Amino acid sequence: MTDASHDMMYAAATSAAKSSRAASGSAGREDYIEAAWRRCRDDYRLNPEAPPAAVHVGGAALRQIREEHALFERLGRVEMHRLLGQISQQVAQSATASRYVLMLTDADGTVLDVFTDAANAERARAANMMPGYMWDEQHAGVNGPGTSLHDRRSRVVHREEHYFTRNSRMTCSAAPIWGANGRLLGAIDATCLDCDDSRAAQVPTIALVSMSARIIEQLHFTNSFRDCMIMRFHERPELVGLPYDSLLAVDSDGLIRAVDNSVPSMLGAAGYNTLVGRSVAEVFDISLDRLLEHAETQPFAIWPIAHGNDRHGYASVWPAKQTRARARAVVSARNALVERAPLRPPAEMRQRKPEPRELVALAGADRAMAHNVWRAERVMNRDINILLLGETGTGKDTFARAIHRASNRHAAPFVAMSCAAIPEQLIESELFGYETGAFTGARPGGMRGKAVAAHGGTLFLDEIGDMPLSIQARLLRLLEEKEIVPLGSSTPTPVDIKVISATHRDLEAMVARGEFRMDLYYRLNGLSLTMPALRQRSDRQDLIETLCAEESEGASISITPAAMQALIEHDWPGNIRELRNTLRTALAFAEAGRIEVHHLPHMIVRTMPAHGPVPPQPLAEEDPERERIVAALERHHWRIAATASSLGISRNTLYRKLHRYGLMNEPH
Ligand SMILES: Nc1ncnc2c1ncn2[C@@H]1O[C@H](COP(=O)(O)OP(=O)(O)OP(=O)(O)O)[C@@H](O)[C@H]1O
Repeated sequence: MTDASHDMMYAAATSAAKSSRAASGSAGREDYIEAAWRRCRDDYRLNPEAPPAAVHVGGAALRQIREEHALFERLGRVEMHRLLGQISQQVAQSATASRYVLMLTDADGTVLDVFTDAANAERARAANMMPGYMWDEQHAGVNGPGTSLHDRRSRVVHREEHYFTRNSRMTCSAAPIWGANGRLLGAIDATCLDCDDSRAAQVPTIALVSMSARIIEQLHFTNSFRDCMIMRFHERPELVGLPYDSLLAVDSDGLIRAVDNSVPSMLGAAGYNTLVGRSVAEVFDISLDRLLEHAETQPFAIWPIAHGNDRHGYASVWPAKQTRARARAVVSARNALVERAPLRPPAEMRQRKPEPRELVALAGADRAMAHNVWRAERVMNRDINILLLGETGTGKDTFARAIHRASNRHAAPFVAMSCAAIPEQLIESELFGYETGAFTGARPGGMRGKAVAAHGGTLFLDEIGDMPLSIQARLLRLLEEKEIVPLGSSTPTPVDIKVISATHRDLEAMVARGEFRMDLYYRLNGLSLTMPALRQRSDRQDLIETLCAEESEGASISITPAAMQALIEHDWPGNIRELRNTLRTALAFAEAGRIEVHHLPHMIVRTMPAHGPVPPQPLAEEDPERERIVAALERHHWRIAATASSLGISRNTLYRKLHRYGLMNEPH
């Protein structure tokens, strides 16, 4: 969203909030606080002076809840970054600016994510503003997110209006967030810890929070129905495409699959059920063919449309990924390109079969990797871009190549480009190509860019976080319109590519700092997969053995238990790449096909427990390995298989260690 449109929405939201306050007066505002207090006292039997202990849902449940809300949380986090910046600007003159903590909760009031400055983190933790804590009224009394979720409305809860005295220095501004077809997703809340300002001073904050809620709703909707056309509608043309319009997802048969929260009132419909499942032609005065034509030829253009009893408004339509129109466009684009340039891959490549097993093999026996493979397989043959995240050396490049080889694009080229390795001024010409004479020093005859070279196949943009801002808009156009305009040319060339990008950087934080375009981030991030660091993989021993076999090129090699333990316990900042290099070097020194501790680099041996890997005597209680094992046992409820796997050791090794550390008789 541009700054100008944001300012416009902000002004409208502020004036709406002010006029509703003027209309209801302070008595209206107190009504909802009064009602909430009554609920806490009479229904939930809470005592303001003696609050019950704060409730946390527990690690396993939190993980599951977060998994279920992954898209919501991801979108919420980006918006919270932006919102905190907005609030800071808004209240910059006031000392309270630096005291805000933002929370995203699910519909039950469970905190999914918290965002604040480092200076507030400790206080937020002390106030239980942490993922997993429950802020619904029943557990936390009257409070911003809890009361907002109960009332299904934006709510301010100012200082002593909180039910529990421990919260009486806070001021919360919270708004509910709605998903498709009337499903409540959760709430977003901005809490000022230690608020000195008046209640009236919260008007700008609640306006900003409500707007953020709406932005998350719209992003969630468009991300959830990528296989549908998204129709945007408002009675006023200047508001189509901004967070005030209403969204409908229309499938390729013209049926309304979903509507957002504002649609029923905007269309004067009785409810979601009266719209969902109906043909778009019954609700609006437009045929499916005409809608498809708009999507194909004029996406984003705004045109007048009639609905219901001669009511009028304005609409625009975003194309779906898989509409028939889109499919036609891609096929004709591909044909046009094939005619223009000899881009067909060599015959032997076309005959090659996809290699799904290679992708599966990368998971080894690690659950997180297996989940990555499972998710990648689900999207690899769809028009969904994939973003690979992870530390250096975790295998992003390897994974991208394996996806390509397993996909139905395997016969066409896989073209990789590292945005970090190419000087900034050359990235544009490398990617988009250029015509003869496009710039001084350009090759006669021009150059075909990487995007065209990848036609029909996969373009891998490594280190995408290093893509200069100045080129990001052109890349976005390539992704949206599937065509490129080489430098020095005015003729667009259609391309059919799947884009996989990768980075070790925190792209969301870069978006928040304005260093990476948000729209491009969402385009690239159709599905994001995080490669686990080597130290997090539960199959370290297997991986070590596999890499050792690969590096020894079939020769029979063994690793002594002490050397294996050192390899398993090292924390591998360079991940699989560092491990591979270490094994390669160790193999060069190994005698009689045995890798021993003294063949390993000093750094790795130094990180081994001082007592050595297999000490003969029971060890002291404070031994760090013992503590690590106890912590893992507790985390896995003393389940031996799960604990052993989380530590990257076999069950037998774990039993030996339990025995050695005198842990065999611990209570279950
Ligand atoms: N799952 C895996 N199993 C075995 N070896 C792997 C696996 N993934 C990666 N490797 C090996 O690890 C090394 C580093 O992999 P890769 O270059 O793909 O990492 P990367 O995350 O792209 O690194 P960078 O971020 O530095 O570009 C390579 O030698 C690769 O063969």
